Amino acid sequence: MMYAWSLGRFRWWKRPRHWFYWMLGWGKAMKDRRKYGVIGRHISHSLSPELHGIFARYTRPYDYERLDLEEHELEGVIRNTEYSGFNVTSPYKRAVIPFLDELTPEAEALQAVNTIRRLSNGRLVGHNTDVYGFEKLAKEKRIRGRKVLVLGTGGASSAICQALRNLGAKEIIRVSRNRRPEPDCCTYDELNRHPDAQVIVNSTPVGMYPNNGHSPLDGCSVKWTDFQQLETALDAIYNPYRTKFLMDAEEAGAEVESGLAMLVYQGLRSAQIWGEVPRSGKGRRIVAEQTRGENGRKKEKKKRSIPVDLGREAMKSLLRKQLNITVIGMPGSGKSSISRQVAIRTGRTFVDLDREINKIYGMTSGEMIRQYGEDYFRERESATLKKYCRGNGMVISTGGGIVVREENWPVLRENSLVVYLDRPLHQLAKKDRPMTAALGVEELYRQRGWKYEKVANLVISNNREFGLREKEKKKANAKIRHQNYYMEDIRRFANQVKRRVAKHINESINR
Ligand SMILES: Nc1ncnc2c1ncn2[C@@H]1O[C@H](COP(=O)(O)OP(=O)(O)OP(=O)(O)O)[C@@H](O)[C@H]1O
Ligand SMILES: O=C(O)C1=C[C@@H](O)[C@@H](O)[C@H](O)C1
Ligand SMILES: [Mg+2]
Repeated sequence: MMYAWSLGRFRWWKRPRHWFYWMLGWGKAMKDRRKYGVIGRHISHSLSPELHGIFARYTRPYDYERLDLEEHELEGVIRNTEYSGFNVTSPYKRAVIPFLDELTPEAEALQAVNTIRRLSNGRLVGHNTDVYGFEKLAKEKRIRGRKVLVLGTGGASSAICQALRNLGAKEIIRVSRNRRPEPDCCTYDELNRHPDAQVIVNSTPVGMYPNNGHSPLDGCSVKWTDFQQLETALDAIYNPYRTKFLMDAEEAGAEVESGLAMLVYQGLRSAQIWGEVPRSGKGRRIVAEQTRGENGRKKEKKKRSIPVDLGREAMKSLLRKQLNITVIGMPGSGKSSISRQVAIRTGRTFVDLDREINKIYGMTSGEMIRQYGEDYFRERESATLKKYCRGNGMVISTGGGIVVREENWPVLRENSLVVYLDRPLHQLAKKDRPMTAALGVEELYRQRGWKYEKVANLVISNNREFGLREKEKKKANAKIRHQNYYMEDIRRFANQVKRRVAKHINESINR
């Protein structure tokens, strides 16, 4: 109604000239909107499109695509003038060089390009922003004067070694699968010669989505505990957020950091090179947002400045998007019902592992346990967990026994913020829960309680009774009202969970 009124006042049918200019402006805006892409092979793991989507929210809009290419397609895409620039990832950081007109001194020295800019005269310039990205990741870690092992000898490795030199590393040893002539290289079998390493960096793709759950040190004769002076382990992989490599290092007492910061800061520097994001310091662009005025009629312009550390803001946003929210807790503690509401409130996909098992194997968890025994069920439960937890940005409700097998713990944690829904034992739902029936709720908690606490990143108490309004119960239509209140309470609780999760993620980046 209001809309019709404002259009009526504008009398658009009497203003063809406005139409013409509006179309012209719209056309120009579309024409000016530049397009970029990330070039690589098998890059379903890449979060670059999401990352640049976040930058574009703060600056003027630009498009960004994932370009999964075969080697013979490289030249055609790079020469396509529709694209104003590219990011380049594995395995093409060296392969793109012959198609470029110029390299920056850094890219030339490393013989690796991860950013391409098309100048207005059509010339293609190759840059390397990975060095900057890794420097940002490792800046607050103790690198100066340390002995560092870098696993892998590919394109990412050379940028990482350069960054480590810039940060003052005392000695850098590169570790490769095959013997290499360079004196600063060794093979995985020769790692026992370097028990004094203080920092270990993974620059290989081993353990990257969708091949989660592997580490480049798997099957190696040397163990994490053999590195007696180990302080820090860093990974260039960011998907999953916590790789097996990092979780093993953490278990051995090292301080660890995922590759997310490297992705974000190399991407930020690329966007600055393309001119989409202003360089830090002076001249920050103020972004004008068109918003509807409070009365709904008047349009007003709200100004939003680009945050001082856009990289940090982007990391928070990306992590909120990337991580799954995986809910664990005792049988009947409300995992399924509450997780579903959290998924609705956060616009995420909801997965109930018990329901998925039911769909795949054609019987409920309870029926499977009763018919074939607990072990048979746990095998299938672990396989289903692995399948879903490697994805991104879902809400996953698990079965109460998911923590029983320790092999599930790293799977739960690798790409999820694990929330333990803690409900007092006397309030747990007990109907149709075979394990509760067999052992009794106290014994079950004695066996599992500490495991939930160990695996969880965040504990949230579900100790209220949803829907209970004592006064209302006395009234005639109490049942309907109770139902309404139940939904109201559960939605409110889901909102609380959503806020706690966002706060936890922000704090983990700010620390
Ligand atoms: N705070 C609460 N107040 C009232 N009822 C609740 C509350 N939390 C959960 N419930 C109820 O408890 C019952 C069990 O919940 P749900 O099935 O979501 O648990 P679960 O943890 O997924 O169980 P399982 O481990 O068997 O999958 C549901 O009927 C749910 O509505
Ligand atoms: O995963 C990605 O999208 C990327 C990873 C790194 O190789 C970066 O160097 C590249 O620019 C983008
Ligand atoms: Mg459930």
